Amino acid sequence: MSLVYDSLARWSVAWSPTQVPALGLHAGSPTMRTSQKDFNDAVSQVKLLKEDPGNEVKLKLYALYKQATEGPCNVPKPGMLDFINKTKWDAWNALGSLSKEAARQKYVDLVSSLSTSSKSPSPETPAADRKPPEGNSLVVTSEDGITTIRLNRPTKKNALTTQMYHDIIAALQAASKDESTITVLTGSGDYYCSGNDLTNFTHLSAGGLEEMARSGEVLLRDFVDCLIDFPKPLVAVVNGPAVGISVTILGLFDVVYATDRATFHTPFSHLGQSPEGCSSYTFPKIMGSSKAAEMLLFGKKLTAQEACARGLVTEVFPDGTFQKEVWARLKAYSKLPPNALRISKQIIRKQEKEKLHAVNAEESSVLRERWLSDECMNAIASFLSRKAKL
Ligand SMILES: CCCC/C=C/CC(=O)SCCNC(=O)CCNC(=O)[C@H](O)C(C)(C)COP(=O)(O)OP(=O)(O)OC[C@H]1O[C@@H](n2cnc3c(N)ncnc32)[C@H](O)[C@@H]1OP(=O)(O)O
Repeated sequence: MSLVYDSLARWSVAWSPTQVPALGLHAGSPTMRTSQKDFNDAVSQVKLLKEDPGNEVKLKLYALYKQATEGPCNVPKPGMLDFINKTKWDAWNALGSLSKEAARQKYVDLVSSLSTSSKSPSPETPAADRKPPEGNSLVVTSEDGITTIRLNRPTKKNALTTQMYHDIIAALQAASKDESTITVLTGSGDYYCSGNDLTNFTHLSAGGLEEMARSGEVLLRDFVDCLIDFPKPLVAVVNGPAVGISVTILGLFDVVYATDRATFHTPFSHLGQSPEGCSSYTFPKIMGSSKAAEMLLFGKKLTAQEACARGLVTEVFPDGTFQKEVWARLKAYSKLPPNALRISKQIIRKQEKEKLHAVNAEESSVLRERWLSDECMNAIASFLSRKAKL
C-alpha cells in the first residue's frame, strides 16, 4: 500500500467524532443545529463506508472537513518535496473563502453520495461488472509449458510498485529454471501496465531522497539485467494500454502480441525523466532514430498498429478474439523442443548482451540524477495532486 493511500486512509480514521474539535457553531439556530448534527453524522459515516472511496475523494473530504472546522486555509504551504502535506494543503487552499457552513453542507452531500454508491451490489449484478479484488499484485502460473507472470493491480492500471519489481525478478529467476518452454508477461483488467507506480517516490526512508534514488537505480538495473539475461523465449501479451517502463522493456522481449486496444506511451520528458529498459539503444535499432526520438523525447503515443508498423509489436489482434488467438498460438509454440529454443535465443542475444548491460547501467545512473531534479519532483507532485495525467 502506498504512502499516499495510507496517509489519506489515516486522515479518515483521524476523523473520529470523539477527536473532532468543537465546530464553533451558534447552537441557537435550529438550521445550524441540524446542520451540525448532519455534519457530525457524516463524519461518523465516513468510517463506515464499505468501499475505499479513492484518494481523490478522500482529499476532497479532507479539504472540506478542514474548511468546515477551521475556515479558509491558514497554515504555511509545505515544501515541494513534502508531497503528502503539500497535496493536502493544495486541496484545502483551493476552497478559498468558502464559508464554514457551505463547506459543512458540501461535506454532508459528498458523504451521502458515497454512502449510496458504496451499497453492496444486488445479487443480480453480473460478476463481469464487478472489479476483481485487489489481492496479490503479481500472479504466477504454469500450465501447458507456459509460465505466465500476470500484473494484477487492475484498479491502479497495473502500476509497478517497488515490491512488484522484486517479485518479477524472483518470478523470472524461477521461470528460467522451471519446466516451461515459454514465459509470458501480461496484465489483468483493461490496462497492460501504467509503468512505474509514481507513489514509489513517496516511500522515503531515513536516507531521504538521495537514498530513494540510489536504491531505485539498483533496483532498475537488476530488473532490466534480469530481462537481458532471461534464457528462454519471453513473450509480452499486451492486453491494453502500456506506459513507461512497460513499453521500453518490450525491446528486450522476443515476441510482443498486442490487442488493437493497446497504446504505447513513454512520457519521460513530461515527467522530467529519461529513457530506461535499454530503450535508448533498442528503440533506435528497432524503428530508426527519428521515430525512436518521437517516442522517447516527445512522448508520442502509438496505436498498436503504429507500434507494429515500427517493429516494436510483432502482431496485433482484434480485441474480441485477442486472448483466444494469442493463447492458442502460444500453446502451439510451447510444444517446440525447449533446448532448441533456448540455444537459438542464446545465439541471438549473445551478439549484444554486453552492450545491453552497459546501456542499462548508464540509463539507470542517469535516471538516478533525474529523480533528484526539480523537473521530476514537480511532475510527480503534480500527478499526486491530480493536476496532471499523461
Ligand atoms: C525502480 C524502477 C523505476 C523505473 C522507472 C520507470 C519510468 C516510468 O514508468 S514513467 C511512467 C509512469 N507512469 C505514468 O506516468 C502514468 C501515470 N498515470 C496516468 O497518467 C493515468 O493514471 C493513466 C493514463 C495511466 C490512466 O488514466 P485513467 O483516467 O484511465 O485512470 P486513473 O483514474 O488515472 O487511474 C486509476 C487509478 O490508478 C492510479 N494510477 C494509474 N497509474 C499510476 C501510476 N503510474 N502510478 C501510481 N498510480 C497510478 C491512479 O492514481 C488512480 O488511482 P486512484 O483511483 O486511487 O485515484
